[in-house]
Amino acid sequence: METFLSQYGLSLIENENKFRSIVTNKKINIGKTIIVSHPLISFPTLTCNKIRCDQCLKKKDHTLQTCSRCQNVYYCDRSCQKSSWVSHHKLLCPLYKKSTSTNNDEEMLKRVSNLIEKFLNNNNNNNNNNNNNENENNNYLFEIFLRLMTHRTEQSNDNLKYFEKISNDICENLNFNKITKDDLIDYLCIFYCNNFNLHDNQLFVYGEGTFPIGSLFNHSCRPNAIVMYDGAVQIIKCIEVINVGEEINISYIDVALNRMTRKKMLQEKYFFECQCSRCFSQERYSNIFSKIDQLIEEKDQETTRQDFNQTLENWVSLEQNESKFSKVTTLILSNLLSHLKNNTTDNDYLNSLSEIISILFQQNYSMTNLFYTSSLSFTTKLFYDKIDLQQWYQSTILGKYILSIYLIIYPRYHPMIGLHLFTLGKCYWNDITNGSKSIKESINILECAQKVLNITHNEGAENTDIINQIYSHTSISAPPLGP
Ligand SMILES: C[S@@+](CC[C@H](N)C(=O)[O-])C[C@H]1O[C@@H](n2cnc3c(N)ncnc32)[C@H](O)[C@@H]1O
Repeated sequence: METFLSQYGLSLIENENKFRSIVTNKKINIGKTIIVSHPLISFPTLTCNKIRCDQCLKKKDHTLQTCSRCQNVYYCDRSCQKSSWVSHHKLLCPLYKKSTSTNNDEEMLKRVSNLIEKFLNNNNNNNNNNNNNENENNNYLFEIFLRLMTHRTEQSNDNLKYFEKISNDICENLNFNKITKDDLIDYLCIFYCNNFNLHDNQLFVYGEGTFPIGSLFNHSCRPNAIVMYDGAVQIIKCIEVINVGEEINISYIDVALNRMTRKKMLQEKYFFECQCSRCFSQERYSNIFSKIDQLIEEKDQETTRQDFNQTLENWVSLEQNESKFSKVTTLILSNLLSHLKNNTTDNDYLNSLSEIISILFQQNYSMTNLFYTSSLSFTTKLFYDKIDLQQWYQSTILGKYILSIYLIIYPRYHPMIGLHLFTLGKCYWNDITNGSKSIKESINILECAQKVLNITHNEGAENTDIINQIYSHTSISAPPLGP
């Protein structure tokens, strides 16, 4: 494993609070791929299993072919079918003939346990027969998997009962020599706090996977890295400069959530109290990230939510420029948007962000509901309603407000920002009522989208496709941008 990680300039070090951490041995610049890794097992979700290959998880233009024996698993070509057969399908095919599994945990366990049984058997044989290079190449994945955190003693009784039931069912259907029912429960505990949902370039989930390498990365609510996918391949990318010796962090949950919700989710699913730079400070709200949390913390009830919804709808329909929405949007975008396009340093960006946060506090915006998660959800729904109704001008107003909130909550090179910019740029382009003004805005926004997506989406065929769309005329009839 050390050899694999060192190829990427990474080390795994012990960490008192987190068990282990991944740190970098070399400076990593924004947009660079940190590591590319394959899953032990991954498969498409039920809704995608006929449009994504069960083995490589890629979407194909042609119809997928089903396994001629069980008729229940779909592949893009012979080579994927063969790999799946060798890996696990040979053993599981008779089971799929009876019925396919609708339970992801059960499905993952069947596949992973079969592979581990083979790995343990091979290890035994290798010890007797000395070498087997092909197996050794993948052995590190199994070795890492078997050392991942289970948090078994912290799992709820309900979880443990559920894991026991699945393990019993599997033991009835599959025979193991090397692994026990107790091991199966451990594997389910590992899945619970280590597995990943695979998502497409629009962040829609299409599969689940066990990625032992990806599972070594710890969480931060202000991450310096993001996780992207190309089919079944996981790509971890740098979104903030990471210096030698610094830890690389991804986020396990949506960082737009408020502090209380993040805390609850991380505790319930991953069994830890987050002590990242955003959650943990000696004095609460003493640093810029914890101040952001103060802005988004929901302090009041249903009545203010209704009040927010009503004033937002009025603002959009009446175009009140003096409204607090307009003021906040203008303040944030006029100071932060240029940082997306220009190659300013992370420090320059954070300084500007810090100044904006101070102004928002001075002007008492911390006492309003403008930044609440519930307000953002409502605004996003209204934004997409306006798009559906082709009310482009109103969609641009709402889209700009959402962008300003995103720039406060997310790191500047986060996929949510790139994707939102792309949608907003298209709204401007479609807003012909505002003539050349909106075309100019559209080009400015699309250039920002291009910059962000080039950082977040520049690897993997499906991902680069979205960047190419910005250049093409296909979806927005826009002129090509940039060189
Ligand atoms: C996917 S694993 C990450 C790798 C893990 N540290 C290891 O050594 O195997 C997730 C677990 O790591 C720990 N962890 C991850 N991020 C953490 C953080 N920010 N603070 C404390 N513990 C963390 C928690 O125990 C969590 O359940």
